[in-house]
Amino acid sequence: AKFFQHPDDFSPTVDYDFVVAGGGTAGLVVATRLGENPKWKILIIEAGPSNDDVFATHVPGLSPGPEIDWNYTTTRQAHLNGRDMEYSQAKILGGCSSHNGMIYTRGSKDDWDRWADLTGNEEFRWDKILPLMMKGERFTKDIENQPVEGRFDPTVHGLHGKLSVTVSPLNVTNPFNDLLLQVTEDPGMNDEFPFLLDLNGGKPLGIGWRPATMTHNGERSSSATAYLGTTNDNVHVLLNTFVTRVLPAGDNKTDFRVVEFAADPQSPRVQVKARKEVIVAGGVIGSPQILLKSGIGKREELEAVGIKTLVNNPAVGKNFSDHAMVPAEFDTSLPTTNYDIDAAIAEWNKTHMGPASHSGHLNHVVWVRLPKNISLGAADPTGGEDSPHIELSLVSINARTPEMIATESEGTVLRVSTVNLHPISRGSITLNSSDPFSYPLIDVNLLAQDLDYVILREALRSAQRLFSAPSFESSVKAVISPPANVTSDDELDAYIRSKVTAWIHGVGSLSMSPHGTSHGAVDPDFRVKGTQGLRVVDASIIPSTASGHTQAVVYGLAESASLTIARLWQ
Ligand SMILES: Cc1cc2nc3c(=O)[nH]c(=O)nc-3n(C[C@H](O)[C@H](O)[C@H](O)COP(=O)(O)OP(=O)(O)OC[C@H]3O[C@@H](n4cnc5c(N)ncnc54)[C@H](O)[C@@H]3O)c2cc1C
Repeated sequence: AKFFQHPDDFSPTVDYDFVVAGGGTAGLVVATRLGENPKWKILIIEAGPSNDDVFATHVPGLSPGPEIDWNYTTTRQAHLNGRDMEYSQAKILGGCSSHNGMIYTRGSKDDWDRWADLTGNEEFRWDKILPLMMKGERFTKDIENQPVEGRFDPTVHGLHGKLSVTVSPLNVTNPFNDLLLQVTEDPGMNDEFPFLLDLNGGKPLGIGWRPATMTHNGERSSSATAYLGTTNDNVHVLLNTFVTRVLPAGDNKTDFRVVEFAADPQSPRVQVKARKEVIVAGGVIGSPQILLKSGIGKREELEAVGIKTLVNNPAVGKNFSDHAMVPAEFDTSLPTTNYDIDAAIAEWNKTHMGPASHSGHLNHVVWVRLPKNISLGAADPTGGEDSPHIELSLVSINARTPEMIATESEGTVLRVSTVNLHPISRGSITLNSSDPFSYPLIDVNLLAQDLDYVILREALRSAQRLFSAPSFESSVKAVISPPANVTSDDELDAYIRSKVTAWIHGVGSLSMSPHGTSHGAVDPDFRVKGTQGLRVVDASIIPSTASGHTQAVVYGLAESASLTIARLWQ
């Protein structure tokens, strides 16, 4: 690709066929795939800088910081005693794929089949999307060059695609990892915690090895490194540039083929026209923001902030949802997962090996479906019986901090995120100003529905069952939080309310719905309803959260969208 660092340096010598607003996870997949047609000229406009110069984006063990983040905060949450929370979103080439936790999970067959039903997009059926996800994937040996037998099912992975995916290395020595696998063979535990050979085969239930988007050379693989990095000079990237709006291209007020941008609020606004289409890929916050500021949204709400309505669509910015996460802590005698970060970086610099060369030191993911005897009091929120209600995400083992509730133990602390994978509460992205640079109001609206409490309560109870398994008898001694005396539904609910946060896997703010329906923002072909020349391709179009982490879902839908768009213009 050819890069421009700033709008002042941008002197286009070509007419662009496609302009992609947002060079994130999905945006770079679409731009790369469309750019495979050498006749098409693509321009990507990204608000953040290049990933190349940000060291932490390359090292799996490091977390890039606030300097490459939008650093959003949610509104005060109505059901969380008015508490607000941070809402991270990456502002860098590659988007969240350049800074995320790298876990690669595709969701379940049930999820994709349900999304096909809800959206009217038949390409989302599992049997169609799985081959596309495999096509995009370059599955490799782990960083120790060990064979992956027993940790992966090669039949559901692609070997020749772009995005490198590998599995946690064997030589991660914390004894926790072996104990967790032993649980799957403990008497009485197998129903809830069976061993799962591959987390990405479509039926994600049980304990399996964690896949990560990284190369076997110990480097992060992102849409920037794996996709954009393979493009030719027909793909141009304008960095450090904010898309302020999309605009009608001429007299037709619903033909949005013009993109307006600027470096910052003081700089002049510049426009570029796409010969074929504009593809908005600003992510679950950025994309509805761009549409709303362009006058595409609910008329009353736009007019209230002084924006002229060009397309009245009340669904824009609504239906936003995210996984709800509640932390749990256990008192354990196991060694910590901490390491000397300076020494680890020095080792990574020399060999790309050592503790900084992988993204976590607890090697597995745990997905649980609630037993049938648990009364949900509402319709099952999952897509079907082969999908989990909850994830128990194994975070770390750390030394105790002085503030921790005193117990007799001097042990370490096992931290687990207990997650409701299918919340039914819905929030919104709305505007409180017509200033294109002002942040939107982000209301994730956690715990608006009773069912979301039920699932989180059961998630905490499931974690307690897991760490009471015979295999953990001598190493996990007690719960720290929620404290052992917090057991009734009411007590657990109070704990949940005080601790819950969004897991930052947001979806749905520009939800896809079938042609001719008014409850969605985009049609099954990704076109913004009521417009021409304007599509959205990113996490915002997914109607509901996935049975797992979100990036593989976004890679899959972006591969699918690329084919749809290319076919229409071929
Ligand atoms: C901290 C964190 C950790 C995560 N960990 C994991 C994980 O381990 N596994 C997993 O599967 N998922 C994870 N996720 C979620 C996952 O990474 C995202 O759901 C997914 O990458 C979103 O892709 P996207 O294309 O929708 O948006 P993004 O990747 O966010 O891309 C949007 C891009 O658009 C740009 N943009 C936005 N507005 C504008 C504008 N007006 N002008 C120009 N550019 C703009 C942004 O800067 C960004 O680069 C994590 C997310 C976060 C925040």
